[in-house]
Amino acid sequence: MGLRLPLRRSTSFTPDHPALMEVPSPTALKMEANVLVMGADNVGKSALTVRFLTRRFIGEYGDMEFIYSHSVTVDGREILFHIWDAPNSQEQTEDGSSEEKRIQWADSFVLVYSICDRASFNILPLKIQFIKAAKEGQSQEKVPIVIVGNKRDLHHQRVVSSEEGRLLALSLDCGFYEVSAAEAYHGALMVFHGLAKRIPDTKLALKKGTGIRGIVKTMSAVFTRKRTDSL
Ligand SMILES: Nc1nc2c(ncn2[C@@H]2O[C@H](COP(=O)(O)OP(=O)(O)OP(=O)(O)O)[C@@H](O)[C@H]2O)c(=O)[nH]1
Repeated sequence: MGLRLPLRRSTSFTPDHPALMEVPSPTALKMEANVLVMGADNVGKSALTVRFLTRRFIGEYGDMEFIYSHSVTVDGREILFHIWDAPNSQEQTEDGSSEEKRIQWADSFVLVYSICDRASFNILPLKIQFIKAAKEGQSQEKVPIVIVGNKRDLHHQRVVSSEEGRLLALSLDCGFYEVSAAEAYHGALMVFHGLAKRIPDTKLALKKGTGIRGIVKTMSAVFTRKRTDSL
């Protein structure tokens, strides 16, 4: 079975949310990139994603899986991110997606760990090697990846130092940020801006924006094509 668009929806984050209404004008030309947010369970992947999209932190996110679309303007480029906040799973899930297929879908990656959870940090090198092996075979360009140490507000429970995070990122040629999705919007913004800066123009698809319907159609097209390819 191929890759399918996640269908589950949160009542808290319907497309009516003002932040999700920031969509391209009907005629604007947009660059687009697919971002996969990965990491161990409970590290704050949804909190970070939702913070970036809505500026809000709601505490509990449930067992939800979405692809969100959101524009950022960085260095004069307006990029429409399609952000997949994915569960930590090697297995194929009931909606037919596996981590490998999600990696194929993505152009760029946000790898999240919790500064209070050593195991969530330790799994990152292997995950990043896996991503690089999968993506760098396709092109000689560097894969845009940022590593994020989340839950910075819980400093009394810290078990991974900032230095360790920074060194890991340096050794794997990734960006690095330490943030608290719970405490501030700024950190989440920096993460996605930092990622945008690492994406070369050649990795961005130039698409004609047609509002939220167009985005959904575009994503459906991607998934339909992948599904067909994998049959
Ligand atoms: N103190 C603190 N708690 C956080 C922070 N970010 C997330 N949390 C909490 O950590 C828990 C997990 O957050 P989620 O965003 O659901 O984490 P996730 O990685 O998406 O979790 P999975 O659904 O298991 O993949 C929730 O109780 C959040 O409220 C943070 O920066 N600081």
